[in-house]
Amino acid sequence: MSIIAKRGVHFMQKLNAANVPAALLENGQRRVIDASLTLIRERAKLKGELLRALGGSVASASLLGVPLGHNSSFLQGPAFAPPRIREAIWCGSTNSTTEEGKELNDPRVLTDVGDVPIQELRDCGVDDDKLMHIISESVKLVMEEYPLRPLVLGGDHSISFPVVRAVSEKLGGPVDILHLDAHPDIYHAFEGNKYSHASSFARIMEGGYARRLLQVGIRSINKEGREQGQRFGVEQYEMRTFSRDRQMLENLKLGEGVKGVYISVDVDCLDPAFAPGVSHIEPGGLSFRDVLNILHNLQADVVAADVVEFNPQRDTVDGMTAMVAAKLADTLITN
Ligand SMILES: NC(=[NH2+])NCCC[C@H](N)C(=O)O
Ligand SMILES: [Mn+2]
Ligand SMILES: [Mn+2]
Repeated sequence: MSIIAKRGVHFMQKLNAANVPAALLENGQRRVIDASLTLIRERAKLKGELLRALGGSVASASLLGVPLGHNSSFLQGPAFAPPRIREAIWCGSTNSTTEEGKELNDPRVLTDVGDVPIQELRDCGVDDDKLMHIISESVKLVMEEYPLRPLVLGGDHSISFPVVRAVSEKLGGPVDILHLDAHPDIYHAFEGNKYSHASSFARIMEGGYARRLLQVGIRSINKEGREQGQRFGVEQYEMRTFSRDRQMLENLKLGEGVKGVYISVDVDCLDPAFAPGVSHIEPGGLSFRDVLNILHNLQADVVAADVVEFNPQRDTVDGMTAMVAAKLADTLITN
């Protein structure tokens, strides 16, 4: 658990012991939540105004960090990922032009509205129901500023539920989802937690926020994962048949007849040889080039995306997985 969160838990325990009036806490939390959303709103509004003044952009990725790790079933290091990913995106060792020729320094290609202050909100005793609502509202604030499209930096995979919910609600209907992961993350409530990072796609499918869900890279799945996949009609592509499925997966066309396509990339979809800085190491994964082939060749109107489960506390000393997460984020800029 993060230092701030630990302090928050102790703080709340002391408050409860002192019988502080509930109304005092609720009013204070409401002020902090409003202030948190105001900062996201004003940042998004400024970036949107600048892009509309510049002209020439119909879709522009905008980074939104969600430093949340407490819904992880094993390690909580993903809470520290967003600043490490930004550091790698702008690292002087790399090139600000992507291999597809996107110029990251052009605000019409990439902007940034900062982080949702997750740990600070938890320090004020804000519970997960409210926290997930704040994440959804933050995503909607970005989408309200045309031509911004959210490119969300996790955080553990639990954040994909409130993000996809927001995207679907804002667009007025379901999307198609391309989900790259070693895990299906579709347990009903993993370890009894409905917001678990291993249950986010159960919440998404229950909510009707996705028409199609294609899961690629799967190699850690059990009976419940398969049964839940069948229950929701999930198209699960496991690594054990990737050599057979590769041709189709590297030429996907998604989103016809729905509001758009959402891409969720769990960094552990990659083989640990390419991305050791994750909490759940599962050998036999995708190569980085496999992922680039799938994303570069995808025919879709990508309305939003996320990169999740990078754990800086497990990375190599030279920050290799931070750079992998950064390049994944760059590749998800599809405008
Ligand atoms: N988003 C993730 N990394 N999920 C990991 C889930 C791990 C869990 N033990 C499982 O059986 O699937
Ligand atoms: Mn995973
Ligand atoms: Mn996952």
